[in-house]
Amino acid sequence: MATDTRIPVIILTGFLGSGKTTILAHVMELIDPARTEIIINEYGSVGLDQYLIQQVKEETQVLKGGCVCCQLRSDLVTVLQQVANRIDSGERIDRVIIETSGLADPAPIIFTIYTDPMLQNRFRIGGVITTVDATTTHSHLPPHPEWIKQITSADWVIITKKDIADQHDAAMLARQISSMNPSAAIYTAKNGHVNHEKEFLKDLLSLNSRGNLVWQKDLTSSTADHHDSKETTASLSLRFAGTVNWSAFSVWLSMLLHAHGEHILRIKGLLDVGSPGPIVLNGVQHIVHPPIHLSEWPDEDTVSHLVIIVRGIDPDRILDSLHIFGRFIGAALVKV
Ligand SMILES: Nc1nc2c(ncn2[C@@H]2O[C@H](COP(=O)(O)OP(=O)(O)OP(=O)(O)O)[C@@H](O)[C@H]2O)c(=O)[nH]1
Repeated sequence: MATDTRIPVIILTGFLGSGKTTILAHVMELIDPARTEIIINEYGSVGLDQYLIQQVKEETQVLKGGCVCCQLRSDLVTVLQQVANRIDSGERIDRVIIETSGLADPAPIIFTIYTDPMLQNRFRIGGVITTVDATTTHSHLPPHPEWIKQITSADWVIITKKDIADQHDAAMLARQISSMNPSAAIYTAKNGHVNHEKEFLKDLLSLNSRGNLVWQKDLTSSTADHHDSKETTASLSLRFAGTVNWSAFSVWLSMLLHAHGEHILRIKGLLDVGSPGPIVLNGVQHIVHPPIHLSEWPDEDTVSHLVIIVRGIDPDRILDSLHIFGRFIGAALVKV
């Protein structure tokens, strides 16, 4: 039997804030980063995930301001074509990992790779990994449509944040996932580390994709825009000129989440609080993860930036509340 020499593309998906970047950073520590091409897709117009990956791999491709499964699909084709050209010029690339935005449907990405005349000869699907957050899942009933698509497309599901989740909820979630997608292998992660890590990596990097039947069936019907939630999703990208008063900002954030928590799907940002390095802020629905203080800024852009993704609420309401709080927060707000 002839060996398939096409480069495997692994799709890493999962709802907003479910832990994709965290898992990717750990996986990159365990595999050869130089031979792994990473493409990160961010829904917001400001990309932040690459800063976290930078510690394990300096060069990553970032596609921002939409999803690679619809608005940015042609950009994905261009980036993969460039990867193929680099391989033709002698560069050794063993695999591509695409971290999708949290609102992506993996099926159209698979469809693109298998139907684009150039890509189909150079790349194959190595599998779909879906991260599912054990701490927030029960809070979105009925579930977000993207969440269902991501789970049913998966070859591997990683239930994340088991270290801080209610264990009963996590066990119920595992049963729910198995009934939604019986062919997926289910792993869990604590503090961003996958359990049975060696087995997981061996499976992930094996030459053959696990070949999930659900996404193969979906390939024929995946060209339409997938954002079919009844409520509008919007992304706000903000910058603050000057130093942010962290205490006042935290009060504003707590009040915001208290009032509109279920509409705030994701908040992340780098904030200048007057120290040499920024604070990395990470909020997922009503939960704000412990902020991390970096010792220095990841690049020359040292202005605070914040991305807020909302569903079912007018983003101007958030802007209004920020303006009201502005004089306490200290820094001037600039909408990108
Ligand atoms: N305690 C705990 N926190 C986690 C775990 N995995 C991720 N987190 C935290 O959850 C937050 C979001 O994680 P990310 O890896 O940025 O999630 P993401 O899916 O890449 O987010 P988006 O790209 O915005 O969709 C961060 O504050 C992480 O530190 C875990 O297993 N345990």
